[in-house]
Amino acid sequence: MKEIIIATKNAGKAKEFEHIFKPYNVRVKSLLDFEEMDDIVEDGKTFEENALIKARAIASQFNQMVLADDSGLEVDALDGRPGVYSARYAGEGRNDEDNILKVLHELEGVPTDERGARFVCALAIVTPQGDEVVVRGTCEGRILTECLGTEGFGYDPIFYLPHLSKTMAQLPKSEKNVLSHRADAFVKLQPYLEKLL
Ligand SMILES: O=P(O)(O)OP(=O)(O)OP(=O)(O)OC[C@H]1O[C@@H](n2cnc3c(O)ncnc32)[C@H](O)[C@@H]1O
Ligand SMILES: [Mg+2]
Repeated sequence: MKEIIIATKNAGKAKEFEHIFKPYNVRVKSLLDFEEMDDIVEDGKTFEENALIKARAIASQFNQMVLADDSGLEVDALDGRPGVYSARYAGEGRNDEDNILKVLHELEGVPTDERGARFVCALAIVTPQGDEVVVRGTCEGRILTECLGTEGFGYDPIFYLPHLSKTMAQLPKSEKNVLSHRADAFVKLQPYLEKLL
């Protein structure tokens, strides 16, 4: 069976990719399956740059196809922040809850119709032969004033999908995985993936 390594230490992402790859006959591993992987410095200016940095770093250590995901939240009223800094918005070593509280604090007093936001996901594939592909997916929504729901991870509890009247954290993973930024990016990756697998 073919194997793909997802260059992530994020358990939420790893789980979503396991689900997304179900229709493929591929064994999916993440960096959580390997002990003591060094942290990769994500110093790109865009999601695409960071996804490629992560995919190349891991591809150089394993002789296997690698997929990396760099994602985050862009809030219109915050000029697109936290953007590529989404994982460390409240500071290095802080958690999802701290990041959420910082966004909510910065949006205090901002009316509903000005709370537009989107999730962005760049997916990069790097193969041992040196093939590289990178694509971007997005998902539009709005930032609530408090958390709702317990599914998903990261900023999901404050990310509201007006057409569903639910937050991303109120969706079962089967639903999130067809409409999320990650799902949108994955659809764009599929033609390449089918050639490479
Ligand atoms: O770099 P890796 O090891 O993949 O893991 P990470 O958590 O650091 O991932 P990123 O650098 O891509 O940062 C992504 C940030 O955006 C958040 N995020 C990404 N996808 C999300 C999703 O589907 N729902 C909610 N938040 C998400 C996530 O919680 C992080 O704070
Ligand atoms: Mg990261």
